[in-house]
Amino acid sequence: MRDRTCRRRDERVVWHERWRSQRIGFHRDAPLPLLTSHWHSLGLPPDSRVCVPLCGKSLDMVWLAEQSHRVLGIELSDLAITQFFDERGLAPRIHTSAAGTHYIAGPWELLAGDAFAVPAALLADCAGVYDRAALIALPASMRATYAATTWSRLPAHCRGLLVTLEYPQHEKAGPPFSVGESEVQARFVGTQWSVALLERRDILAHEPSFQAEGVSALSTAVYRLDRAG
Ligand SMILES: C[S@@+](CC[C@H](N)C(=O)[O-])C[C@H]1O[C@@H](n2cnc3c(N)ncnc32)[C@H](O)[C@@H]1O
Repeated sequence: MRDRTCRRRDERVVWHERWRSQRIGFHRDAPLPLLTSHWHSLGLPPDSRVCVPLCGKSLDMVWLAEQSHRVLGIELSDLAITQFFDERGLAPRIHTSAAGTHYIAGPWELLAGDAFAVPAALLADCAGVYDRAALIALPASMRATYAATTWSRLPAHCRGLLVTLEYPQHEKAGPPFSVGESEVQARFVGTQWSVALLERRDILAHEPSFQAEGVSALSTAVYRLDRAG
């Protein structure tokens, strides 16, 4: 238990340091095509709230707001959140709670805090969830904790998309980590989520950094997850 707590603390230090030095190669300057092509199949009502765990300053949150959603992002780094609002020319209202510091402007509420510790009450009105580069950002032991905490606290009938990467893990050290379909099933089925693979794409040709590290195969997959009532 102590080892696991220390590991989580170490991981948090690494992410803060990455934001401080702007080593944020995971950040994309456009919404993810797998999001824009599959989101509407979830059939969520326009004004519904969508949880984006480990959100960084992702432009996917801008796209979700453009679809008339309210967005609850959860992110360790205040710096990431400040950059998100600065880049939109917004001055968020700020307050603190036991969960962390809340930054709120327009359709976005971004919580600077630990997603693993987010209380169920804060997630209670989230009808949707979107995970890109969150599950796969975590080492295996933390992925189990993430599924058993953040995802388990989302309410009944919540539904969303989970985007993963798959590659031979021995060819490269994560993050991002390879998470195959059997692991997705193992993490979520049995914790009241049903899982359906929507699409898998070969993306090696578009990822020169993986090629440069000698990775021989790389796919991305998108799953629909539905929480039982
Ligand atoms: C790989 S990045 C992905 C960010 C975003 N999802 C995207 O697609 O650009 C992972 C993010 O998770 C944040 N993070 C890591 N552990 C976290 C935790 N326990 N709670 C909240 N955020 C966390 C990091 O600071 C980092 O911004």
